[in-house]
Amino acid sequence: MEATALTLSSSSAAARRSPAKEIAASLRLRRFAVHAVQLRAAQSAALRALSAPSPGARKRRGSGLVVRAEMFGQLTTGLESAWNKLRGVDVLTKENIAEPIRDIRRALLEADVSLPVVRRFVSSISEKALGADLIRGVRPDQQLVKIVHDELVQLTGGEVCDLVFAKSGPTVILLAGLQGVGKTTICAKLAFYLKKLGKSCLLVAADVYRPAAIDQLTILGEQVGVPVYSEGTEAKPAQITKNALEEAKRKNIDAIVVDTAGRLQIDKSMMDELKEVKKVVNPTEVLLVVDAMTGQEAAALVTTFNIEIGITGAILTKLDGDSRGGAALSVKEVSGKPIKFVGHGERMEDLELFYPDRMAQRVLGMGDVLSFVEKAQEVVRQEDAVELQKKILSAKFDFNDFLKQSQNVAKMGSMSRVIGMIPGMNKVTPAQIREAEKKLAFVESMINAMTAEEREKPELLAESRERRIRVAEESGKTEQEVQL
Ligand SMILES: Nc1nc2c(ncn2[C@@H]2O[C@H](COP(=O)(O)OP(=O)(O)OP(=O)(O)O)[C@@H](O)[C@H]2O)c(=O)[nH]1
Repeated sequence: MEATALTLSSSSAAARRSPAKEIAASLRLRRFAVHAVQLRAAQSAALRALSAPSPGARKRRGSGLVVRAEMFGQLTTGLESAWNKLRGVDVLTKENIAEPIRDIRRALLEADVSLPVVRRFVSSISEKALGADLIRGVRPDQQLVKIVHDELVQLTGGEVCDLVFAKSGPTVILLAGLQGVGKTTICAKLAFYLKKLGKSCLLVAADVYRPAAIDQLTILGEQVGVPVYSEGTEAKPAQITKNALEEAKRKNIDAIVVDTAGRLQIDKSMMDELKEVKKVVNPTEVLLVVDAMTGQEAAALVTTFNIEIGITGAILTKLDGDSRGGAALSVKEVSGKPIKFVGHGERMEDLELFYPDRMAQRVLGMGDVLSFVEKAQEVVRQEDAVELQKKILSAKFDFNDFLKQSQNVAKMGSMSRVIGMIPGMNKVTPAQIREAEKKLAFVESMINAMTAEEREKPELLAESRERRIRVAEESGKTEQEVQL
């Protein structure tokens, strides 16, 4: 934004009196108006970008390989066809949302989201799309994107759900799950995660049926630099875990992570064994490890385990594979239990907390543009924009309008953040942004020192030296800086 000293006259009335300096001052205020319009145009460009296909989506269409590699890729593409059907539509109506809603429904079912979840989801977004709480100033297709985004976040639990730690003594994290879902790998990944939090940890080899599982845990433990407690294959899992907990207490270890045996499918002996371990060590967390590739089946498993043994959450593994997203979207809604972590690769660092909002953004493929729209929605009112445009065109843009516009922009965050969110504005240097912020604050402080009348009629300051001196004094500036 270009620098200027305070510009105190704008109207055609000022121009009619026609001293050369008043005309110059009028031109400077117009320049502010132009800046406001340019900023508005940049906002609109970002809003338009919302419904343009994301680079990721373009890539997906161009390459079958990328489709397979990118989680949620198919779902994202399916949803895009819903937004595209609303292009050129002025308002969302029962009639014009019917087809996009069908697309959304189909995309979710193809992603293997469970049918009752899809039904509830679709009914909720239809209701919201037609509801009164739509925010004006954003196009109908963009409104639908926002509604779907918010609903996805809701569906997957709303908030990130971190590990809970015991108030005293070692935290016990008991892992359960079917065979081959990635339990042993998750044990080591959790140990790695805990280490990063600065917590000491002990891994417990309680899968006594598969000797290779103990070896695997020992190797992974070495890899992450965490000790492994094992009693071989002869002892009972509940006894091993109890002894491991005693050892952790003796050594002041913060947490133990217990690897248990999996089965090909749910069976009574597995459940009994888990119940026994649970009874003996009273774990802080009982986490069910599920394979994301099993889609909605994962959600059903979480429900069953929760009913049978009582769990605190789920860990989804193999999200780097050809998962279609059904598990991630169904688990919380079906079972009532949150997804706490997701595993997305075989390396120890491929484990992260599950963030519903990040996942929703990833599904929609909209990234920062979506957050920009959210911010813009908060502050930009369509009527204000039209009103502003009219004022500028009729040369009645006064200091109140200027202040309102700059405050609207300020509500969206620091100028560097706002500029960073606008596509194509990345060439503005931090020094230029700092300079613009300084100059804006400079002008605002002078406007704040004006009376309501002076703000509306800048020519009053043009006519009166006393007024200029007062504004200069009250805003801590010199008369020179306030000069016309
Ligand atoms: N691509 C990918 N592979 C994974 C992930 N997590 C685990 N694996 C792999 O899945 C396979 C099975 O993992 P394990 O940790 O042995 O599974 P488990 O549940 O302990 O298996 P059982 O001990 O037989 O019950 C291994 O080859 C892991 O490397 C993941 O997030 N992504």
